[in-house]
Amino acid sequence: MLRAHTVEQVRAAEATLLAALPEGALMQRAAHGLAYAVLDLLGGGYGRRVLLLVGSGDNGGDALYAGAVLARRGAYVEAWLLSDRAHQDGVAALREAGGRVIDPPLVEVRRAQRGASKPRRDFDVVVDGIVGIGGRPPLRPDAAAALDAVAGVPVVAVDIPSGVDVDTGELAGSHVTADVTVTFGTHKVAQLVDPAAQHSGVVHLVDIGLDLPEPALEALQPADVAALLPWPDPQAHKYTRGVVGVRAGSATYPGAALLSVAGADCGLAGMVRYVGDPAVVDRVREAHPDVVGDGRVQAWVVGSGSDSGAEEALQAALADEVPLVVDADALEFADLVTGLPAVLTPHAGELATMLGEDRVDVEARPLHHVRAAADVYGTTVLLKGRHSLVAEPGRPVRVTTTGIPWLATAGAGDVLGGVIGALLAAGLTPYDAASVGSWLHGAAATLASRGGPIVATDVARALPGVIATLPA
Ligand SMILES: NC(=O)C1=CN([C@@H]2O[C@H](COP(=O)(O)OP(=O)(O)OC[C@H]3O[C@@H](n4cnc5c(N)ncnc54)[C@H](O)[C@@H]3O)[C@@H](O)[C@H]2O)[C@@H](O)CC1
Ligand SMILES: [K+]
Repeated sequence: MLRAHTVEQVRAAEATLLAALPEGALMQRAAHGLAYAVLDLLGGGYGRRVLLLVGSGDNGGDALYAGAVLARRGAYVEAWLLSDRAHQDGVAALREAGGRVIDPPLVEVRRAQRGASKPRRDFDVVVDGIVGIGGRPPLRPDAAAALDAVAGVPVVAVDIPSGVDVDTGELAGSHVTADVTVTFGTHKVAQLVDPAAQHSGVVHLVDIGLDLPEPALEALQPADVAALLPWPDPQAHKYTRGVVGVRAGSATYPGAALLSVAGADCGLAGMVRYVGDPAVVDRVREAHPDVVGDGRVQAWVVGSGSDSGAEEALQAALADEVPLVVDADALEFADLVTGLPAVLTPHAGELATMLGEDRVDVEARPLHHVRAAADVYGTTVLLKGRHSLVAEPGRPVRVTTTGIPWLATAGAGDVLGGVIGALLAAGLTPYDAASVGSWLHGAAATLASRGGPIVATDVARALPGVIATLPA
C-alpha cells in the first residue's frame, strides 16, 4: 500500500526520531536520498550543472547538503538563496564542497523581472528547495520570479513542489511544476491528489526511518488489489461467488445497460442479472448470453441511463436490502441510501449538484468535497476523475493512480459501476469494492490502450486480462 500522511503526522513522527538520532542525521538521510535521485536523473555528477533554489527553511537545507554531495561528485553546483536566512550549515557545507552561492539574489531576480537576461537554460537541472512541508501557498513573488528565470530547465522538487497546499492538493497561485519530486519518510497528500498531483512529476520516496500512524490517504498497489480480490475457492459455485443485479439503461439509453452489464459481467461475480425495459433485455441477452433475469442478488447496480425511471429502479433495488452502486441518473435520489452500505459514483459535475456546490470548486478541491459527501451521505463516495478518490467516514481516502487520459470516454463510467457491483456481490465492503473496482478499471484501460485510443467496451474486455496479471 502506498500511504500519504499529513504535515502534522510527519512532524510528530520526525520529532520522535529527531530525539533519538544525533543532530543533523535526519537531514543527512534526506539530502543523500535527494542527491542520489538527482544523480540518477542526470546519469552521473561529473560535468553536470545544477542550480539550487534555496528558501529559508530545512527544505532549503536539504537542497544545500544534497548540492554538496553533487559538487563532490564533480557537478557544478550553484545555489540561489531566496532568503538571507538560508540554512547556514548547509551553505557552509556547499561552499566547502566547491559549490557556489549567488549573492545577492535580488540582483538576479530584478534582472529576470526586467527581462534583461536570457532564461537560465544553461543548467541541466533545478533543485527546488524553496519550501517543503513548512510552506504556505502560494509562492512569494521573489520565489515565483526566480522560477520564471529558470523556465524550461527540468525541476527536481525537494519533498513537495513548492507552493502547492501539502495537505489538500489544492493550488492557490504560483507554484513549482516538478519533473521529479523526491519526498521523505512518506508520501504527502498533494503528490497523489489533483490538481497538485499533476505538478509533482514522478515521485521518489526516500525512507528516513519514520514510524507513522494510519495515513490520511492511501493508494492500492497490485499486491493489495490481489489480496482483496474474490478469488474463487475450489468448492465455489456460481451462488457462493455472488450474484450481481443491474438496473440500468432504458429505451432511450440502451447502451448504458449494455456497458453496465459488460462491467458487471467481468467474471468477478458468479452470475449477473439484468432487469429493465423488455426491448433492452433482449439486446443485453444477445450481447451477454450468460446474463439472466430478475431474482435474488447480493448487490445492485442502479442508475446509468435509467433516465426518468431512475427513482423507481433505485426503490426496487433498495427493497432487497443489499449493498448497491448508485450511479448517474440515480444520484439525484442519493439521499435514499443515506447511511446504507452503498457506493455513490459521481463525477465532479454530479457531485457539485449533489452538494449544491460549483463544479469548478469541486475540481479545485476534490479531496475536500469527496470527504464532505461521504459525511453528508454517511456512505462510500467515489469521485471520478484523473485520480479518482474513494471516501468513507473514518477511513483514509483511497486514491486511484491507475488509468490514462484515453479513459475519458463515453460509457467508461457505466463499466466501472458494473465492476464495483460485481465486487460488492462477491462480498467486498463498499470501500474495498469501490477502490479495487476503480483500480482494475484504470489498469484495464491502460492494458487495452497500448498507447492508443480506447472505447468503453475495450475497458470491459480487458478486465479479465488485468486480473490474470495480478500476483495471486
Ligand atoms: N524536520 C526534519 O527533521 C526534517 C525535515 N526535512 C525537510 O524540512 C522541510 C521542512 O522544513 P521547515 O519546517 O524548515 O519548513 P520549509 O523549509 O518547508 O519552509 C519554511 C520556511 O519557508 C518560508 N515560507 C513559507 N511559505 C513561503 C512561501 N509561500 N514562499 C516563500 N517562502 C515561504 C517560511 O518563512 C519558513 O522560513 C521538509 O519539507 C523537508 O524537506 C528533511 O530534512 C528531513 C528531516
Ligand atoms: K520544495
